[in-house]
Amino acid sequence: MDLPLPLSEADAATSLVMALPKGRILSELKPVLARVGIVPAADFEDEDSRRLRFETNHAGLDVVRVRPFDVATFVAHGAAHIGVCGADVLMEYETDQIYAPLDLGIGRCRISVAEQVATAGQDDASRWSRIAVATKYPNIARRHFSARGIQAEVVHLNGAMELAPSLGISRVIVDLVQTGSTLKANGLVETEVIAGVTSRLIVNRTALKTRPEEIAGWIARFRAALAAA
Ligand SMILES: Nc1ncnc2c1ncn2[C@@H]1O[C@H](COP(=O)(O)OP(=O)(O)OP(=O)(O)O)[C@@H](O)[C@H]1O
Ligand SMILES: O=P(O)(O)OC[C@H]1O[C@H](OP(=O)(O)OP(=O)(O)O)[C@H](O)[C@@H]1O
Repeated sequence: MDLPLPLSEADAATSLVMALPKGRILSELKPVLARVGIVPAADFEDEDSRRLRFETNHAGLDVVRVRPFDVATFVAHGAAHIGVCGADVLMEYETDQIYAPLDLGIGRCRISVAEQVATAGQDDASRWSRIAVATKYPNIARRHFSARGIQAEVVHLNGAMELAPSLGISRVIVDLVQTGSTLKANGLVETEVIAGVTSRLIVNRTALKTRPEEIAGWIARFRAALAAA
């Protein structure tokens, strides 16, 4: 596919910045980027490289490699014009500055509630008025329980929340589940699915207005790459 990427003279002065998440999404994203025709500078592949911003084979496009949650922050602030992040991050971040036009169908998992096998089903969850929840997703957890009339007392962890119930700091966790093996290995069971998760192409809303042709060009390229897959 060879869709045109119109670049006005004014736009050509500054490169468009695309924020990409380090970690597991990036490994699934690489074949998509290849189909889209984006080839970052060689040291982008080098895990030991300390560089964070890389030119690409397109003169008007640079990529930055950041933590998954920070993709949303960079794009919401307009520091990056376009990016890729999980729907979990968008649900947690809650901003109207980000437009998410395309589901890339990668990074597929779900965000769920889980608790210890030993306590699951022991009491009637519909009668809870408060619940201690360990999670990296405080907003998602509060919204989910609040919709059921339950106040979530959130213990904010950045990882290893599967430890929290057995160590006594929460009754339940809210976390991502894919195969379920992490839950199983830690004596937990999934009790509710909050939402399905895939990775999305995201765009800063202001950039959509100020650089419409370039942004639309990249969205069209990603869309065509997905259709051809
Ligand atoms: N088990 C999983 N299966 C599929 N996708 C996942 C899974 N876990 C996470 N993801 C997706 O990948 C994204 C990034 O997860 P990853 O584990 O690479 O980063 P992280 O370790 O959570 O980030 P950080 O380095 O900031 O702690 C998540 O936001 C989600 O969309
Ligand atoms: O259902 P599973 O296939 O076991 O996947 C779920 C695990 O994947 C994610 O962790 P990740 O591997 O990203 O580690 P981290 O949260 O410590 O970064 C998530 O936080 C779970 O722990």
